[in-house]
Amino acid sequence: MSEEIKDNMTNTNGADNVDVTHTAAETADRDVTYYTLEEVKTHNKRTDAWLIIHDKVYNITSFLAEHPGGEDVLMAQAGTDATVNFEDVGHSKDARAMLINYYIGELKMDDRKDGAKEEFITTSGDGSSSWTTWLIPAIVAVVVGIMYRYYMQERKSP
Ligand code: HEM
Repeated sequence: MSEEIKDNMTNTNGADNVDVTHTAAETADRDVTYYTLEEVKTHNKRTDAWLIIHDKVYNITSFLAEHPGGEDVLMAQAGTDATVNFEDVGHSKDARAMLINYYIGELKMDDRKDGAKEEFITTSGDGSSSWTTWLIPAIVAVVVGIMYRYYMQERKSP
């Protein structure tokens, strides 16, 4: 079964660049439940249908009959990661805003695609490993060294 982890959603920052508006703000006070891909896969029936969009898990059972695009297209995605298909349709802002109604939790970090994991790691770090942190001081050191040598040569020459 899924495990419950209490936190304030900071660990979802990696996905915040996508246009799914309920990510941090509206879900901040909720206790976050993490689901494995294996568990989501088992919810693939008309009476019990879940899907994943941008690493978030939705229980769409009650929405199947209401979906303007039809029940069958949704059922074809039940139990899977529907991110690509959801985006391919070019859903409106209104459609995206509806997602919050069916949100039940997050896909476990281990089951996310590599890109999302990497982004999570990068954005949650403090950036101290960035190459700019050592390259700029190194360039300054080289320039100062050259200027010092030039200055000493000038002093020695008659
Ligand atoms: C919970 C998730 C979803 C919600 C809330 C949702 C909502 C909507 C809404 C409101 C529309 C009307 C058009 C719009 O406003 O964009 C729509 C259309 C549509 N949706 Fe979804 N949708 C969801 C998931 C999906 C998925 C996973 C697919 C998979 C392919 C899909 C396929 C379609 C199609 C084909 C249309 C018709 C587009 C058209 O007629 O131009 N939807 N959906």
